[in-house]
Amino acid sequence: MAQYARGAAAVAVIRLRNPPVNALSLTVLQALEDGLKRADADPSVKAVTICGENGKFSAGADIRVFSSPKKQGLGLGPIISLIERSEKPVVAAIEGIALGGGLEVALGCHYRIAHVQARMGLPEVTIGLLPGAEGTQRLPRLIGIPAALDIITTGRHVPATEALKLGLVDEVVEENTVEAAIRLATKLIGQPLGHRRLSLRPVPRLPNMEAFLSDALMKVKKRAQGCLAPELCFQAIKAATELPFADGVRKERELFNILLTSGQAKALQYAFFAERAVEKWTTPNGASWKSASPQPIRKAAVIGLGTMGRGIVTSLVKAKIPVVGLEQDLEYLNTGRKAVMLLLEREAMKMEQGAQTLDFHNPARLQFTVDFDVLRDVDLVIEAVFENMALKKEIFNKLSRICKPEAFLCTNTSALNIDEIASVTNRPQQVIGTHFFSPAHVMRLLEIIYGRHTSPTTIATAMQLAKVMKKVGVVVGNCFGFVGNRMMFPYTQQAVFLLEEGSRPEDVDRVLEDFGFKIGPFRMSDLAGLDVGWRSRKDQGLTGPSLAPGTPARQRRGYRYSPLPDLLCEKGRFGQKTGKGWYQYEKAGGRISKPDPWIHSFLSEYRDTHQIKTRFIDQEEILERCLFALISEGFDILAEGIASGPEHLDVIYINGYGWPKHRGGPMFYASTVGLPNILAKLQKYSEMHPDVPQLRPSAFLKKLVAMGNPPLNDWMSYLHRQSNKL
Ligand SMILES: CC(C)(COP(=O)(O)OP(=O)(O)OC[C@H]1O[C@@H](n2cnc3c(N)ncnc32)[C@H](O)[C@@H]1OP(=O)(O)O)[C@@H](O)C(=O)NCCC(=O)NCCSC(=O)CC(=O)CCCCCCCCCCCCC(=O)O
Ligand SMILES: NC(=O)C1=CN([C@@H]2O[C@H](COP(=O)(O)OP(=O)(O)OC[C@H]3O[C@@H](n4cnc5c(N)ncnc54)[C@H](O)[C@@H]3O)[C@@H](O)[C@H]2O)C=CC1
Repeated sequence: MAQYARGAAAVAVIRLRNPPVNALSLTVLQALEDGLKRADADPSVKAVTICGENGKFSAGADIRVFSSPKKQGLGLGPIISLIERSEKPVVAAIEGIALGGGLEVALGCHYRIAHVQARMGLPEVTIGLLPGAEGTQRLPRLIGIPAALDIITTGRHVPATEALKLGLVDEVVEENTVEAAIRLATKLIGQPLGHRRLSLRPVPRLPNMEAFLSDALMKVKKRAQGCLAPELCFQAIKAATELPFADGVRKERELFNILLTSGQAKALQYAFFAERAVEKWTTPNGASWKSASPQPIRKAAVIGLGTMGRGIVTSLVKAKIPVVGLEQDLEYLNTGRKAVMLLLEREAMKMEQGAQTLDFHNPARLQFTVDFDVLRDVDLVIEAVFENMALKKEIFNKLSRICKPEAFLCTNTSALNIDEIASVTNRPQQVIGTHFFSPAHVMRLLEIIYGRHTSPTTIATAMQLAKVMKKVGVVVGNCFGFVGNRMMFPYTQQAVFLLEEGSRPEDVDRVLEDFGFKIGPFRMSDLAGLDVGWRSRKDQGLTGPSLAPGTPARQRRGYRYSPLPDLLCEKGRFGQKTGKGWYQYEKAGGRISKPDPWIHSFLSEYRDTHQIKTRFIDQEEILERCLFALISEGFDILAEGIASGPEHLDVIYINGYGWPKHRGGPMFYASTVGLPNILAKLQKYSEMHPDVPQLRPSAFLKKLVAMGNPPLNDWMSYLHRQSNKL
């Protein structure tokens, strides 16, 4: 609702009220409209202030309304016109946040005052929409095309101080914003308002508008990677440069409706709520976010300052948690320290642009050592040494003796058994997996893996750590590869099998990049280093000296195996780091991949050697085999209780594996393709490749199809239901 009151003798105050973020539901909008009409009708009211309850203006339209049948009634645009047309001055008092429809309401007001800590933005693009309440037409008239394009096509939040410089707000205050707005409203009584009505203003012209717009469109398209909303936001803003206000609004509405029904908006809105849903973690034995409290982390340590450790240290420093970095010897320590300092300097430079500072030269905040004794007083340790169980156990055993009894011990292992690591400690209840993604200071995902003995407090503490590091923590159970890497395995396995059968690395990558992945599986493998998987396969006895003599080249444990990645490693082709992998690069450490004729002839020789008939593989087969195998593994993970819902898998894939957000994550995507279709295709491919168990459809997928293909929200409720049709 919205509360109507008197702020001063002649000023009415309309307070938007819908906790926690004053989202503009149909009820709030109705109350806002009623309040405006009441103020207009009351001759003793000479001015109006609009503000929000609890120090927040508004987070915009209630996102849930977009997928509800009641959306037809969400007529925000006409209410904003009503505000703008008012003959009595209307002042917006912006505290906390004014986002989306919230900012559009403020743009309809004649004046805007913001608290210095407020943030403003039009983030509709991030949920697959555009500012559909005339925001694409008013904002360019207020702050010009370049700034409006930036804000609307990125959806970024603009701090109050920047908003003032842009002219988005008229004043920034440190005091009580509502009182300041009421004072301003009182002063404005009787003054002319015509020039303050944005719909009546022209869009400021640029000398080179056409060239500017065509350049901007190219940039927007490149960033969008298949997501529709940024380009349609652009089209709406372009309309503001070409059409009178009313026609621009019509164009905005037309484009908004295209987005609303595109499917991408649904996927992005699902992703928004999925990210919030995973914060409310539970485990199969009944532990949950509701009853567990996190412990404070006042000081942390990171062991191993390699690829991952240096990023983790950087994230901790950015989160203002004092940290000790530990390495195995002075040489490694120096290399690690330099790498950390370089990352921190870059981060500090970025933060300075947003008027923030990063203090990392103070030894009380960041310390480097080779001495485990320094870790006596830390509250939490994150181990990031080589992926080797014996080494990890040695470290955890040492930590268990040195660290104080309350300290939490975390491992960054990408696949190893958390219980086995915990077994060598005197506190298995305080051992947990914290799986960061590379580069750890950039990637948002933190997969949090509880073991058999991990306590709810430990899980809550790891989740809290994710939050302060501005990461998305997702709690999952313990199994080889956990959720992310376990689902990744069948995906990359199919990609390599496709090479054996006739594809080239660039064909497979192109199909998956066109689907929306930031990077295809072979470019990804070159970036991460082929040697990483090679080492793991050697440890598992799948290749290398421990492989039993006489093992067939393309078979392991009775199933199909491709030695292609091993053969590349044996030739020293580790990817970008050696300048050659699945692609060729300009030099060792180079970043620009080029298809490699050597790989093409190597693949044809390989097929000849193994008598594989090269065949043409179309895009559909590439996409289906890679994605459906990954999805089927996801259903197995759900059935085993490793993750408590499909949202968990989707949040992991979007934030850790470059899955295109506008497709909602693999499980959401599966629901849009239709489970019966996925099942039928997996059955077909599995019949064609009976020696590939990863193509056999998951029993849970089969069950859901037999149960009539229920919607994604209901899947978990079918886990233990009996099905007669199976
Ligand atoms: C606001 C935040 C920055 C806060 O962050 P934080 O403090 O970290 O808290 P959170 O955990 O994120 O959030 C707390 C809690 O609030 C819920 N929530 C947040 N925002 C919203 C929201 N906008 N709607 C609903 N719920 C919200 C969140 O889920 C949490 O709850 P929980 O899930 O239970 O834990 C951050 O939350 C944030 O960034 N929020 C999103 C802000 C945003 O994206 N705003 C834009 C919204 S879209 C919008 O405003 C659209 C418009 O302007 C267009 C209006 C036009 C309408 C006209 C068209 C109507 C359609 C009719 C079609 C007719 C067709 C025809 O005519 O033919
Ligand atoms: N590289 C990646 O993309 C990812 C790796 N991981 C996991 O993170 C862990 C670390 O991986 P990377 O950083 O890639 O390895 P890395 O090889 O780059 O770094 C490991 C570091 O640990 C140090 N180290 C080894 N023994 C030590 C000891 N006894 N005491 C102190 N330091 C010691 C090494 O000197 C080295 O600097 C592994 O478990 C890996 O599986 C997890 C996610 C992604």
